Amino acid sequence: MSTFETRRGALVVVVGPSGAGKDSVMGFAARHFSDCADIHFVRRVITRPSDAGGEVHESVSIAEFADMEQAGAFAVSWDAHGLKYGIPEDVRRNVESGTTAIVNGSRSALPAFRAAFGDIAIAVITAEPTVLAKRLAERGRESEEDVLRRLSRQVPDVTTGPDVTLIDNSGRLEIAGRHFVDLVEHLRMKAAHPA
Ligand SMILES: Nc1ncnc2c1ncn2[C@@H]1O[C@H](COP(=O)(O)OP(=O)(O)O)[C@@H](O)[C@H]1O
Ligand SMILES: O=P(O)(O)OC[C@H]1O[C@H](OP(=O)(O)OP(=O)(O)O)[C@H](O)[C@@H]1O
Repeated sequence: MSTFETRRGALVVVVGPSGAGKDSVMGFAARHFSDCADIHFVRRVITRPSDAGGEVHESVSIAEFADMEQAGAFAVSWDAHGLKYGIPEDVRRNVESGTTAIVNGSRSALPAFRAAFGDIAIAVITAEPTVLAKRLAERGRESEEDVLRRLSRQVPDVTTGPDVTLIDNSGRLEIAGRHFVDLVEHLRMKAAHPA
């Protein structure tokens, strides 16, 4: 490999039902990797108010989102829960130049992630159904009606496949968080030392 070539990094797409702890597990890992310049936690563009609580995102109006989409600002975008979500296009360049990027994705949008990024790693965060309902009620970001809609959302089963890692977050956050950190460290090493 010449001095001017860089190795491709990796894209880790975190998915799972509402309330499973995607943002919390990613937050745990972001604290763990806070000193690592080659690991990037992606800030999504969402048509959700910035003061809604939870995930830190770039909040835009529906019209702004449409303009950005039209201008090719997103590597991947999708609709869910009456909202629009976008992954900035520069994530693709960063992964191509060696970054390990971590995004909160969508089970339905996985084919679009594969089309945009090629090889990806999928982390499926899960939790027992009763735990999901309790956590969403306690999180308090959505109305009770919206929480029920989220819990009954029908999505493709993505829990198997060679690129899938299942992480159970029914217990303490530190357990699932550590599992996710180990996965990211493994992918980062693999990207740096391909077979
Ligand atoms: N292991 C855990 N134990 C207790 N509460 C948790 C755990 N993981 C997440 N939570 C809480 O559950 C709620 C939903 O978590 P969140 O990370 O927002 O899930 P998601 O992003 O998958 O919807 C939040 O209030 C969060 O603080
Ligand atoms: O196709 P699905 O896998 O069901 O995912 C649909 C959307 O739900 C989640 O959004 P959001 O973070 O707004 O909600 P959550 O925190 O309640 O999961 C997830 O990040 C996706 O954007």
